[in-house]
Amino acid sequence: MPAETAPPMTAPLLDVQDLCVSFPSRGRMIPIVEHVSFTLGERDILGLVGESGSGKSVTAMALMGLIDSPGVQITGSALFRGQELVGMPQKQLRRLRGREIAMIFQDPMTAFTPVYTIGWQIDEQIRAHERLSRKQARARTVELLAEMGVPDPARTADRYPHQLSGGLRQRAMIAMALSCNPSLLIADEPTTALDVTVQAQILDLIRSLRSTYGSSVLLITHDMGVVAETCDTTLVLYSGRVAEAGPTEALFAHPGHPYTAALLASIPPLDGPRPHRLPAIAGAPPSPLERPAGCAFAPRCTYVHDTCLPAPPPPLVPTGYDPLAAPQDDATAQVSAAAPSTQPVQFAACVLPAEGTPLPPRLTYSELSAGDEADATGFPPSSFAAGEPH
Ligand SMILES: Nc1ncnc2c1ncn2[C@@H]1O[C@H](COP(=O)(O)OP(=O)(O)OP(=O)(O)O)[C@@H](O)[C@H]1O
Repeated sequence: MPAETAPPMTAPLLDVQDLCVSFPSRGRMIPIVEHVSFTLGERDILGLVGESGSGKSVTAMALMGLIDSPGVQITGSALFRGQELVGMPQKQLRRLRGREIAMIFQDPMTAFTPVYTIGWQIDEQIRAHERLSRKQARARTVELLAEMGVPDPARTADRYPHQLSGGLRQRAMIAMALSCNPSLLIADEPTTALDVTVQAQILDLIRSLRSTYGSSVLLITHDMGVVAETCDTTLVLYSGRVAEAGPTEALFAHPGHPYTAALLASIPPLDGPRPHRLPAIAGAPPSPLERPAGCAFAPRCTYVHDTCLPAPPPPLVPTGYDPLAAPQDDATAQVSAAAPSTQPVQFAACVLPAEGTPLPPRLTYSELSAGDEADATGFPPSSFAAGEPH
């Protein structure tokens, strides 16, 4: 069901400000996600990228109201089309989920029940939100599967989840998520378990959703390559905090945070000779229990200096950056005529020194306030220590 061309919007679809999520542990609250802010425009694809444990899924689950751990504390604001999601009663959230906001996961088996055919499950999802007969719902299911590129959709609908390949199951899950035409699709590592060819097909499919369904996508991934191919805007999370955010093209061309630069350095080059070893970031992120007061990346950072330590630096949000003017694909160009920014983005803090500029003096490990998990022998000679390609 292709979406009609929507009128230009003046407000973002999702406006997240100062989102914090803490879990209780041993008598105190442990901050897992701290002061995360971002906006997602209509038909925009935003990549939430970061290492394992950086808080990507907790951020998404908090937005969806799906964290049911006892004692969890969620503060801040998340306005979805003007409706506050933080603190919204579950009954109201349930109504939004599946109708306006849908989520897909790395493992489609978590979305499907193994004992029913995928067609039956998608039919039921459609019928939960629309007054349709079984026959009408099945016709819609088959149409959706076909739109998701599932071959022989009528027959595939009669199959059980375990009878489909991983790629087909992923397509079926996306079909189920889109069955109610959600405005926002949250995709949590949707391609991690797939081989590269199928991964590319699923990313193509996700990219096409905004033109065919008018959906915006919050794409969670640890893979900068996936972000580069798919997302208009990128938000880099490190240890539960925003390290850097901005239009993908500008952020890749001019990373402002040493962590972003290090992540980019670890992507294998697309052309030219492949290096024997790719740079890897030495050390590990701090445990949420021992997060330093200052920049959490400081113990692993080549450019660390004294101003990084006393308090967290402000997240790198580009000044003057308008998320609604993010570059979009051809189909949405008619909605937003904004041209992609080719200008380097100016960040508020922690800008990598320009080429040729002397680096600030680097501190030794013993001068840092935390970093138990970093190399105890001292700060590594270079935080981009050599590692095996991955
Ligand atoms: N219910 C919970 N109670 C306590 N801690 C939790 C809970 N859920 C997640 N965490 C912690 O929050 C941190 C971030 O987890 P999260 O799943 O968001 O990471 P992630 O960035 O999505 O990583 P991955 O890519 O591995 O999924 C982890 O340290 C995790 O142990």
